[in-house]
Amino acid sequence: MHSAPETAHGQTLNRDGLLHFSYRQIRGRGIKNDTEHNNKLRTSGLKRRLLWGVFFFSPNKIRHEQRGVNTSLFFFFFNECAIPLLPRLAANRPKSLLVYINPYGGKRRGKHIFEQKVAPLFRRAGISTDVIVTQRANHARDHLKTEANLHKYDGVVCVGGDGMFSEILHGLVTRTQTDHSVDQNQPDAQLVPCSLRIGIIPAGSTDCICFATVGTNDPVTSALHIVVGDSQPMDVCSVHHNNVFLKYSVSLLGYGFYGDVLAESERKRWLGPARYDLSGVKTFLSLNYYEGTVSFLPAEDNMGNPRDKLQCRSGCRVCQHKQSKDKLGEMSEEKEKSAKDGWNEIYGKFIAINSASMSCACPRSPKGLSPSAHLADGTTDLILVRKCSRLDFFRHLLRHTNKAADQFDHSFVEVHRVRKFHFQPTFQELVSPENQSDPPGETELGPIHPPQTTYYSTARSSWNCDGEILHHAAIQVKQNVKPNHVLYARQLFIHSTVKQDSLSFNFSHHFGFH
Ligand SMILES: Nc1ncnc2c1ncn2[C@@H]1O[C@H](COP(=O)(O)OP(=O)(O)OP(=O)(O)O)[C@@H](O)[C@H]1O
Repeated sequence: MHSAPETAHGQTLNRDGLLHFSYRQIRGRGIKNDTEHNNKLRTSGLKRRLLWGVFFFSPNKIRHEQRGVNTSLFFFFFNECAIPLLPRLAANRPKSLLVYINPYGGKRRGKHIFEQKVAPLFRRAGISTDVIVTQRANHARDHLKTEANLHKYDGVVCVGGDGMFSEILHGLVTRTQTDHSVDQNQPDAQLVPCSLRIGIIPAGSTDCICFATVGTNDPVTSALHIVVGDSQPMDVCSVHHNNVFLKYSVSLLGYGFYGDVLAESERKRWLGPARYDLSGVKTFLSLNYYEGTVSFLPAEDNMGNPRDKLQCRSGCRVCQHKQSKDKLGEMSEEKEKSAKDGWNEIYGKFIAINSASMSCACPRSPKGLSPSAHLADGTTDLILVRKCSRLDFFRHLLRHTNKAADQFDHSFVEVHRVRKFHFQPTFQELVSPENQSDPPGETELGPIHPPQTTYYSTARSSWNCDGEILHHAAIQVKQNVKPNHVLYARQLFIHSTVKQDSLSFNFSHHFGFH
């Protein structure tokens, strides 16, 4: 029988002349006691195979798996390509991870997803894990804040949805600031970037953060990004109310429509993911508007525009530009001070006030709320939807599902790329006697508002902060100058319509970010 010719390193060439690697060769099992030979194999061409294995087979091939096609081909390539890993990647790939599983997120399949799809990959890649299945809401956040021995780990993995991710983000960011004596209540405080990366294994209802950063909601794809140590820096917004820190946000801050949908959906949590559809319809039918003043500090011109066609993806030029600026220290305090004069103020009746720090894409809205928002440029896209007819608002919402249409192209919608913004509802919140002495807190950062009157509002919404409700309507939001935490993720924009030239799988970019 004709046998395939062998190369100098013992690989065989198949009929097409392409290199063919057998499982036995790569693992070195068929070549007993020949470590020199195995070392040669590891250093020759493995980089190419890894690129193939990770990027060619994810996420497109993984979608086949969801349709029930056998996954053996995928695992074959994982074995062949990702193990053994390249020396260059070895420095960045994690060896030890702390995993939090929310057993109640989404369809309550978090534990199953981790055990069946993710743990076997981690085992094969030689990654050790400490797994904590949460017992209550905020369990992961509190554990990270106080107890977790973070020195033991290379990263934290969140198995759950956006709410669970937000818990972990808060735990990690708060812990880092406490360790570095940074006062989070100071709106002007410079946050210290976290030293650990966060990996997201999607197991929630919407999994918007995972979709917007990786390009698909698939646990195996996310696990692979974690295994190879791929990373993506992200902006973190700080949200304050009168000099009191409320929350961090990395995706959507929405007052009005999206706040109301969330509040309604929380009351229907027993319905599972379907609660969002039902609450959306109900909120749309009752369509409220809210009066108030939005003031904002626009981003510099070179930060791009929310309406340009440039999408943020691997190697994004706008984000890179921003980071190199930070590294050079060009965003000096003087510039910040002079920027204070550039505040704009808009008073109006709004159906929705949204701030998108990333595209906020999800399977239902593949473009997201702000298709060209950037992941790590230190800005957020402020979208103001003024009072309009139900039909007009419906048209606007419909455009989120349509890839071609520009959802900002309506007379009642305006969008600004900003560094900071404040919202002051026209009807003030009731201020309790003990809070009356609170300093106003606005003078440092922006325009001074008239003295606050204290009476209840009849038309008052709440903020949807990355899927969590904020009960204060008046807030001050600041995008932090440095990208604040790093995800185990890389954008693989599969639904992109713009030129492919920036879709470079550049492994060195973002590595060694810290
Ligand atoms: N053991 C637990 N019991 C109850 N709630 C929990 C537990 N662990 C975490 N939580 C809370 O559950 C909430 C929702 O979790 P998660 O985000 O994972 O799912 P989801 O809301 O269905 O998905 P998404 O946020 O993507 O829509 C989070 O706010 C989290 O704080």
